[in-house]
Amino acid sequence: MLSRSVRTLRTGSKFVSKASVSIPVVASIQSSRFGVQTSILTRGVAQLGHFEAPRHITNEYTKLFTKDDVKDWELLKQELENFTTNPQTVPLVIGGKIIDSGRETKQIVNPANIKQSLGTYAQATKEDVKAAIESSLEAKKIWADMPFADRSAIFLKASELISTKYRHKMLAATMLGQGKNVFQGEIDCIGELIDFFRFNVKYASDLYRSQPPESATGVWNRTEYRPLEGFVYAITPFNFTAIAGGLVGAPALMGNTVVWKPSDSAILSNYLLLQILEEAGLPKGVVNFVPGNPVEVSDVVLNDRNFAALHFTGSTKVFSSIWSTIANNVGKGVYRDFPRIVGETGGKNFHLVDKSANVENAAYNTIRGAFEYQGQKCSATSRAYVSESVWPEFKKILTQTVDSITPTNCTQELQGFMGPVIHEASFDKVSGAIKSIAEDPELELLSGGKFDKSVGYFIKPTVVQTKNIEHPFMKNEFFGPLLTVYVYKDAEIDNVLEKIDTTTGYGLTGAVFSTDRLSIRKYEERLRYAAGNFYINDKSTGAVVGQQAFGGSRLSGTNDKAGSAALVTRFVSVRSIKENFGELKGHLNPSNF
Ligand SMILES: NC(=O)c1ccc[n+]([C@@H]2O[C@H](COP(=O)([O-])OP(=O)(O)OC[C@H]3O[C@@H](n4cnc5c(N)ncnc54)[C@H](O)[C@@H]3O)[C@@H](O)[C@H]2O)c1
Ligand SMILES: N[C@@H](CCC=O)C(=O)O
Repeated sequence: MLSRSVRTLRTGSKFVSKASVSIPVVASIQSSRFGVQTSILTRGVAQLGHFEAPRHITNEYTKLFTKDDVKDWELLKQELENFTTNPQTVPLVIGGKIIDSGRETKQIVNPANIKQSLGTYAQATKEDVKAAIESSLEAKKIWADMPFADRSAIFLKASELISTKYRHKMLAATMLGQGKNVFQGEIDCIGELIDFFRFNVKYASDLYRSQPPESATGVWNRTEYRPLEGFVYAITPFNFTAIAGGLVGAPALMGNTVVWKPSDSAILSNYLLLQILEEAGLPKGVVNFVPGNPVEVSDVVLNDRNFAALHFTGSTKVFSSIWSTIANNVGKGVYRDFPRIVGETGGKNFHLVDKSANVENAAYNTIRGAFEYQGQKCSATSRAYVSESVWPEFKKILTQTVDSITPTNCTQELQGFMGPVIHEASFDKVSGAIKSIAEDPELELLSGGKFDKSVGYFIKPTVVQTKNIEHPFMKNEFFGPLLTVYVYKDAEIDNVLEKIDTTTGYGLTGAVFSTDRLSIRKYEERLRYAAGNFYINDKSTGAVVGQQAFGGSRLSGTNDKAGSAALVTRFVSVRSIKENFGELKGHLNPSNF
């Protein structure tokens, strides 16, 4: 009976396409009670088809910027020039309203050239944050009721805009504001950002299609994927424009509205991203942009009854402190719901290179894993365990190559391999660790060790060897271009596996390099919980949306896997609906004869 067409007539109710059911809906007629803001929907929302995500969703291509890509280099140079000659005034954006005066401002700094100001950005006051929450709640009234196809179309349109019209501008903003080279920019603010937007549409579409497998005769069971009640708070890191897009975009796609506190060190690209989303049709108030003092902004948000979820990426320390504030507030009955907490945090990611490894492959992957992105990837390789049998050859490639790398301003020396670290605090942390090497008898500097912040926050890629497998350098995240190596005796491999697993509290990424299948099997088993992303004969970095869902457990976060179907489920609250077409004629059951 359920294969028959169904005609629904619902007067006075909102029709919300939060879930597509597998039964063809011939007609849905309804009126709605939306207020002024929702006037576009006052004639009701018909569901006249079962819309699937476009079939062609696949990874965005990467422009390689080879020396033959003359036109792309030209366009990029123009955009870099535009930003450097036209300092930006980045406002707060609350309910679609631009607030760019009467607020304290801060400078947007180019980490490769700290005397160059790229503009200023406004700092939200507590009142602004309250207004952002109110706007989110107001916008939710239309956004949550907007059909999935329309919400999706906005993110697909934004993807297209980033891929074409804004590609070079987005690259320039990310390179200047976050110290990246063009290739790092392509992977981040173009490829991964677009992939998050497009693949989330596919994942959401698949989720909505997921309906109860059974309905008893005369009954229709349905599953509705409701947005969370209240608003979502997105706190985003500096190091990936894509991550900011994912943290804001995933909850919004699922019908939630968002208060977004961007990182102070990614303002240029993050504001451009918001502008692109608006151009793509994002209604006012769906995302409210409130840069500001993180503690003050969070204090207002986390004490609001309507706070429904945290979507965070950043350091373990900050995440832990926010978690404990939320837990405390749950205890005090501050919230309507138990807030969802989704957070991806730090890593201390390993490479294991065994005696059977292809040494050249292992060494070059280690260099890329440790020093691309200036080591400022949560997945960056920062500890390596290398067999004594292959160490001489491995060390030669590693040190000779690393010696040849000089970090540079990649917005001027456009072909540069490495840029600066992000800010003075990061520079001081990493350079402080490097300074300590000379006084530590358990450490030996093999390469690099130089740093200079007179022009930009430049740190030479640095390799240090330790004799202590549990040295703090094998344990703590520095989030910079610093790799520590421990050389092990082949007979010691079981102990090495044990130490890889237990030395640090993190569990984000790791890689093993071996050509021996039995050994690979053993590593995979023994290191099951040491990494949420485990690589075999590949570097510990570079997960691709739709290919390797990303995230780790232990101190590395909630492992909800950005870039996967699992993530979107965290921003919905499922409602089960049972409709009975039968009618009772009495209260007795057959056994009551
Ligand atoms: N696991 C992942 O997927 C992933 C990805 C990228 C970065 N990271 C991690 O992020 C860190 C680097 O990024 P970062 O320097 O931007 O991290 P961070 O923790 O310093 O800052 C992250 C965000 O939190 C905000 N913040 C800082 N203190 C706060 C507080 N007390 N309350 C509320 N918000 C606060 C910041 O302003 C920023 O927006 C590294 O630890 C890295 O491993 C993890
Ligand atoms: N997803 C990226 C990490 C981004 C975090 O900083 C990778 O796998 O390298």
